[in-house]
Amino acid sequence: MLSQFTKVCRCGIATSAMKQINKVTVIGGGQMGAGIAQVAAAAGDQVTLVDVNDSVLQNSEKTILKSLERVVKKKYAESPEAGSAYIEDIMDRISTNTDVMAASKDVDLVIEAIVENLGVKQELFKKLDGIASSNTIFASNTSSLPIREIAKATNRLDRFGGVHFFNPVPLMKLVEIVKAPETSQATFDTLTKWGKKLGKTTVSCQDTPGFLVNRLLVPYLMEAVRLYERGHGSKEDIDVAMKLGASYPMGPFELADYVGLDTCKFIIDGWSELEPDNPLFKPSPLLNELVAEGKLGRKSGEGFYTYKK
Ligand SMILES: CC(=O)CC(=O)SCCNC(=O)CCNC(=O)[C@H](O)C(C)(C)COP(=O)(O)OP(=O)(O)OC[C@H]1O[C@@H](n2cnc3c(N)ncnc32)[C@H](O)[C@@H]1OP(=O)(O)O
Ligand SMILES: NC(=O)C1=CN([C@@H]2O[C@H](COP(=O)(O)OP(=O)(O)OC[C@H]3O[C@@H](n4cnc5c(N)ncnc54)[C@H](O)[C@@H]3O)[C@@H](O)[C@H]2O)C=CC1
Repeated sequence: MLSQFTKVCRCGIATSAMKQINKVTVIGGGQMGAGIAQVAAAAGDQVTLVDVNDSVLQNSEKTILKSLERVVKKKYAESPEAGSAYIEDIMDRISTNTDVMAASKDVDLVIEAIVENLGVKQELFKKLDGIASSNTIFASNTSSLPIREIAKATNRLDRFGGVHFFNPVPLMKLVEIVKAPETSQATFDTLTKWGKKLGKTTVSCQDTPGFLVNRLLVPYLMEAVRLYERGHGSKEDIDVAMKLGASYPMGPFELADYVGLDTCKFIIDGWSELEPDNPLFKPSPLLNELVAEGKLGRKSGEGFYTYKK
């Protein structure tokens, strides 16, 4: 646990050196939270996955199991028994809970992957700050919100950072580690070390909109939607063009559906509020319409395209 790494400086205030993360609470059992829980447990961490109700968590467990079965099919092609043991071992390290307070009391790290809404994230962390151990590091997986703004809801700005995973978490090799102005070097180093322990390559980011990847990726996705809205190409052709002409694994409409159209809308709406005159951040009427109709992409069964449930 963290406490063994805590030093006391001459003034008597506990300061932190780099710590080892072994016990993690992941809040939000959606696409990202389930993936983060999976890779943390696969790296040996004890993980509690939290969501608002049990049916969501049952779904998260099914998603994790399905993903592990895909991993095992390759990794243990020659030895199905070892594959089953591998899955069992990882699943044993994951528990679920709908009580966020009970699940966050005594852990090394609480990482949040709930809805991309500043107020909701602040409310969550404000509550958690009151009950979590002072040694617990808080992190957000936000795609687009300033880490500092989320952290401001707490009294632990030094022990708060961004850890931004990519979808699908088990396959994507990158994690962005975000150092907000008050994030301590020890917190940043601890989070970086944790990202590496999970088998990811980490890059260091400042607390700027979209960090590195999304600052480039989201304007590209939105530009594809605008191209389509202007009638300058069908979405199918734009997707094929980017896959075959630029070697992207998915076209922009496939990728927006994969990320979630609600998340894309939250991101672009937030940025356009910050910089209303920036043409890259202009909201899209078509995206707004799809989200209003509940067409959120793959996760809801329909977005730009329709998916079999
Ligand atoms: C919004 C944000 O804040 C940030 C973001 O995340 S932006 C989004 C970033 N993500 C991307 O850009 C993803 C782009 N897409 C891709 O890289 C690929 O399409 C993909 C990796 C998702 C799927 O790959 P694919 O070749 O199209 O599909 P598929 O054949 O199903 O899968 C390829 C392999 O990965 C495995 N796989 C796919 N999804 C998996 C999962 N969730 N878990 C485990 N394994 C998985 C499959 O089993 C398959 O393995 P084999 O090759 O051994 O059969
Ligand atoms: N979808 C993507 O490609 C990526 C998303 N992100 C970020 O990760 C976060 C989550 O995104 P997704 O997993 O895609 O969303 P999702 O919609 O799949 O899952 C969000 C989950 O959070 C739960 N939730 C909402 N409020 C909650 C609360 N107060 N307490 C507990 N659970 C709560 C919901 O029930 C839902 O299960 C967002 O901040 C998003 O911007 C980051 C990287 C990639």
